[in-house]
Amino acid sequence: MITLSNVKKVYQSKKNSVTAVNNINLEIKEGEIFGIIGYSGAGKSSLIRLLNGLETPTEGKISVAGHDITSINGKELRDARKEISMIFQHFNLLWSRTVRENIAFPLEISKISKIERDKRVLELIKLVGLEGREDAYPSQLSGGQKQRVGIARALANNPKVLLCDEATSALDPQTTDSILDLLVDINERLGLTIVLITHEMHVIRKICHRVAVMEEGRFVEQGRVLDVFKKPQATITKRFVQQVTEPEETKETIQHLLHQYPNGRVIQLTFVGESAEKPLITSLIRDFKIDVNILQGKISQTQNGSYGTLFIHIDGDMNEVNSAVDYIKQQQVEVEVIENA
Ligand SMILES: Nc1ncnc2c1ncn2[C@@H]1O[C@H](COP(=O)(O)OP(=O)(O)OP(=O)(O)O)[C@@H](O)[C@H]1O
Repeated sequence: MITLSNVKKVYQSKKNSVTAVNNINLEIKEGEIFGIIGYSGAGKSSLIRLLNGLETPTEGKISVAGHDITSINGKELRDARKEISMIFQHFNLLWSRTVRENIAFPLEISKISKIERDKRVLELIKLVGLEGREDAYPSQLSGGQKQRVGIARALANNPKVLLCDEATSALDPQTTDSILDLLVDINERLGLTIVLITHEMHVIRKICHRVAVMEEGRFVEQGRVLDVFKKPQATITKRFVQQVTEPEETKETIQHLLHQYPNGRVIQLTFVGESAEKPLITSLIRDFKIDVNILQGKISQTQNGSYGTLFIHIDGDMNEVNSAVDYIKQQQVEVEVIENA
């Protein structure tokens, strides 16, 4: 659905040049939700603007929904853009138009008849859950409702690709989750391909199938979300993964717990995919003569399966403790002994 080959974007000014996107290769399949994460200045906005032809690459080729974005212009590019829609952090709504009129706007531009327009607008209002708010103005809506209008408007012309530019960054956590749920719903119902850029790993964890991590214009890592969570390679990726798995205070808490449990072993278990659902702790207690205390843990859900960490304290005869650790290691669970007593 989307292919980028050796794409580079250099902004040239009289004084200097900035390479915002540097040799990016990417393939996104139809129906995928693909996330690009990076800190401010990594080049994410430049990359997403290249995807809908708002910027032209300095080098390389870009194909989106069967259109060679790099070689078309004029009417051909305008037609291609109907299939590549976008939603924004600050919604970009027309403030003097009602919800209904905002959603109808792209249909008017496409010269769709009034009867057809009204029918389509109704469908879209239902799809994004804005029934009853048709005649409200953007200023009368909450942030989440504004983004729902943005999404409905973006879907008006039945696009094949939806680009999301920090679409939830201006929203509170609960509203963020409801918008992310809506995007998954749309992806599943319409088979829409979604590309999103964000600086929040929570967004990636919750809805993306695959992710690319961007730093200084390059992709430093890409893969299935669960695989990236399991074994983040680059330092920046490890930092992003920690945003959602290990709260800042975890390490402090564990240090504190080590003092509280001077005997036995404190162990960090990392569960991925199916292993997260297995009743490991039950087996440990049942099959070994040991005491098991659960100290702290968190299991999160990604689109490819669950992921989590659990800190446990095992105490008892050291031979038995060691056998238990060996047993855990055979269970497709990553094991790290935090401290030997
Ligand atoms: N139109 C432009 N002209 C010159 N330099 C630009 C332009 N747009 C972006 N840049 C530069 O390109 C680099 C990447 O910026 P970009 O906005 O793509 O990153 P980003 O990851 O989206 O960050 P942010 O989330 O802060 O927008 C930055 O150094 C930025 O200053």
